[in-house]
Amino acid sequence: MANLQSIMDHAVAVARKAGEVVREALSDDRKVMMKSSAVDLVTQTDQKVEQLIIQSVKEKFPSHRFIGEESVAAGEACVLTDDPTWIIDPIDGTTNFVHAFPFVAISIGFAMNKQVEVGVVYSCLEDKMFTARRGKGAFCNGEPLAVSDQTDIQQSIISTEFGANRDPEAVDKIFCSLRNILSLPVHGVRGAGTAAINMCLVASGCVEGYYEIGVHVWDIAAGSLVVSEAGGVLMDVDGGELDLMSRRIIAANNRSIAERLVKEITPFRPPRDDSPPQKL
Ligand SMILES: O=P(O)(O)O[C@H]1[C@H](O)[C@@H](O)[C@H](O)[C@@H](O)[C@@H]1O
Ligand SMILES: [Mg+2]
Ligand SMILES: [Mg+2]
Repeated sequence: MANLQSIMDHAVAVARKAGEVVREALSDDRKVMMKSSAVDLVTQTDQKVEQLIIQSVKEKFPSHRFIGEESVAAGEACVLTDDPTWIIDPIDGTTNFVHAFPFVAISIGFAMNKQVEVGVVYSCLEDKMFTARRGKGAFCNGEPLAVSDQTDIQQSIISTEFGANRDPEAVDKIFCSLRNILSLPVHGVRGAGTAAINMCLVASGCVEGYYEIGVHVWDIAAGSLVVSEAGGVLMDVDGGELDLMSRRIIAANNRSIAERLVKEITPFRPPRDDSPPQKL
């Protein structure tokens, strides 16, 4: 049986170390490479930070498994089993990092029996360490977090992202949802450029709801626990149960805001994270 406190301590320590690497790299030349498309970016720092985290976890927890964004990009399987699994996004907000736009996170989730038990999101340029353990609350730099108590979507801020999908049909649906939500009207629509930080903003009570279609399990694993432990709710964009592998999420302060978002979102289904790789 894994000791969840030692896992949390290790995740926090390694996230802090990773944050130092990211901050130092901001003053260097950042060589940008492309992954699935011209707007899906990766840098050597993403790869270096993922290796740093995986190596450090392997030394302490040799039997644990990993799902890491850059390892999956390099061809590793993206499968969530019942085994203890670390779900890592070494830099959430790579586009922000490339442009020195100041919201960049290291996101580390730890799951057992397919349930996230520990979530750590380190917003490393703000030096904010968000932590959550199932059943034990959510914190930022040690201070307890609580979602907003707003139930009226017209009095709310909603955050979302456009993601890296430029397929015209998907873009039309993304804009249709955005138009519906803006016109409710809501007080505002925001986007930090990182799914993990958007979710921590919900957990912190300054954003009522966040939704996105196109995210990956490493973007949302840690943040989802931070939101639920701060009192928020998680669901699929069609109102069903959140499926971490489905690449669709609503994270909101309460059910009434989440369900209102469901009514306004035009859903679509990107290929699942755990779908077999496409043959060319
Ligand atoms: O920066 P990465 O880790 O690639 O994650 C981003 C994701 O790729 C985008 O699709 C989302 O819109 C962002 O919110 C993610 O954080
Ligand atoms: Mg990410
Ligand atoms: Mg990333």
